[in-house]
Amino acid sequence: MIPMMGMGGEMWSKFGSTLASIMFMYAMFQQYIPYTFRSKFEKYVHKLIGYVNPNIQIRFHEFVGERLERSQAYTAIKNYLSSNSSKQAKRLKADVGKDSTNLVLSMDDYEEVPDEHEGVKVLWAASKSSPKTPSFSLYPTSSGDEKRYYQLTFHRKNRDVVINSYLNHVLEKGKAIAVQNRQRRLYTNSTGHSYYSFKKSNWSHVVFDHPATFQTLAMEAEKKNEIIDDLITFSKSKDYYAKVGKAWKRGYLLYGPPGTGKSTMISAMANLLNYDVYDLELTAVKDNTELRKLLIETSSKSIIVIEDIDCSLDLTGQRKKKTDKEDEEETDPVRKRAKEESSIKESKVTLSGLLNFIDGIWSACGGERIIVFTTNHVEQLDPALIRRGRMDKHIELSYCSFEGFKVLAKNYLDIDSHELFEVIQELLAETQMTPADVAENLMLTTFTRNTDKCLENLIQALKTAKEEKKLKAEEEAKEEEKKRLKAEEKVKEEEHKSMKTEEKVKDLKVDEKVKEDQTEAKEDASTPSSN
Ligand SMILES: Nc1ncnc2c1ncn2[C@@H]1O[C@H](COP(=O)(O)OP(=O)(O)OP(=O)(O)O)[C@@H](O)[C@H]1O
Repeated sequence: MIPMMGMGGEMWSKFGSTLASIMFMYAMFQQYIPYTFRSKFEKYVHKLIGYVNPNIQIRFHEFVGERLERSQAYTAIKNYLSSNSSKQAKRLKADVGKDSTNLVLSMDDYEEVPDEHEGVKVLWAASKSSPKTPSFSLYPTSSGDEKRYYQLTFHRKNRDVVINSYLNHVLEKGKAIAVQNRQRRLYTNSTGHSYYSFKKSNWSHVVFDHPATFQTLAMEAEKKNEIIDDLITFSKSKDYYAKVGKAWKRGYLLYGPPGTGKSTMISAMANLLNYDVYDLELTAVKDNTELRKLLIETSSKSIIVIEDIDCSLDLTGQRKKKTDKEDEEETDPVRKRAKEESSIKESKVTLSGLLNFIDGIWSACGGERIIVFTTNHVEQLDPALIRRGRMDKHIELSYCSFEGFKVLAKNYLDIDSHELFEVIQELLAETQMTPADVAENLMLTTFTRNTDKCLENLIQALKTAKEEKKLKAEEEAKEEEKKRLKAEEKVKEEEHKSMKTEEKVKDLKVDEKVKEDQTEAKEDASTPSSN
């Protein structure tokens, strides 16, 4: 044991002294050899290694260009590697996701993670380089001088696969993860307008955090699935749009009475596709140029919404004011003032400006976009505005069906069936109640603490609505009857009038005939007989 230990000790001491000599020589080399010579030496050593090393390395630096902007490739790689890193790397860095509270994990400096693509194995390493000319400072050097990069190593025989396929795969996946991780935004165009003039309209945003999904949307399953399919197909059709030479955008027209879920559907769309929402208030846009500017500022993967399009524009291109009567009825002084103010502003956004907004050349810039118009009065819209090709899909949102009700019952009361469902089904078929009103009755409140009470309330509301509908129908029938009688009277009057006129004409004709006969008789009497 002792000689063995002695041998081991001797070996270790030799190894230690060799290591110390190498380190000493390297320190001397760093300290006394001039930088230019050192860098040349390093270059040749690298070249030499290159001849014998079968591997290829690619570096992706964190900051690139003269202005040292953050490299998009670096960020995409970081995102791509985050899931691999969290499973395989031993040392991780945690970062707060952009604009959000979630943590993004990435591998720490000098960590390595392997990856595989189409059977090709690669190795990623996170590294950093210090400045080449050491700066002497009394203070600790700031980490800002260090340049971080990812280094990809792979065998030279796999060059084609890595360069032509793997890198694209990494960048696309990384970008998709970034979209997934980002906090979505709801933009609105607000103006800092003064009393007499418009100022520039700019986008401002808040975090978009609406919980609506297609699952919670009260609508027939078939219709819902059709819309979901349409949206997903659109979002995956980059290559198709490029192939047919069309801008990657799609227009949706949502129409139906108030409270049928048009706004809710927009939120569900945004949540499904993970898009931002731009809520465009046309009445706050000064003119067509500003409209264009706002559009250019929107990002890709976004839904641009113009709600109540019929109230924003009329066919001559002028913004519509609500009726004067509505203005008169406004009693709230603040809102009245706001309305007066808006009527001072001259509208200059025109229908053609809006059409350009939808299909102008610049509307194709910057990736996929969905444009949504909503209206309560589809029949009032200019056909040019909503023709297919501009508004590709027209979706009617209507009164609550039984299928829609079942979705709401599941959402609000967490039930799939109940003995009162049958009555509700019958009543829904006989009435026109919006999903908003149905939902209102299904809300658990301090007054309606349990499921039975909620459903009973809904039945009561439906019965009232049915009664109102009946009364309305009766009134309408009466009104119709009145109109019919009036029309009949008018016809009779007309007939009477025309009969009288005919009689008069007849009398006149008779008079004329009598006169003619009398004149003839006179003439006959005055003419001497030839005999
Ligand atoms: N189809 C629906 N599915 C689920 N909830 C709905 C539906 N329709 C309406 N609601 C409920 O009613 C509320 C109002 O609906 P929403 O604002 O989406 O209607 P709208 O059609 O956009 O109305 P408006 O034309 O007045 O803007 C929503 O917050 C939601 O709770």
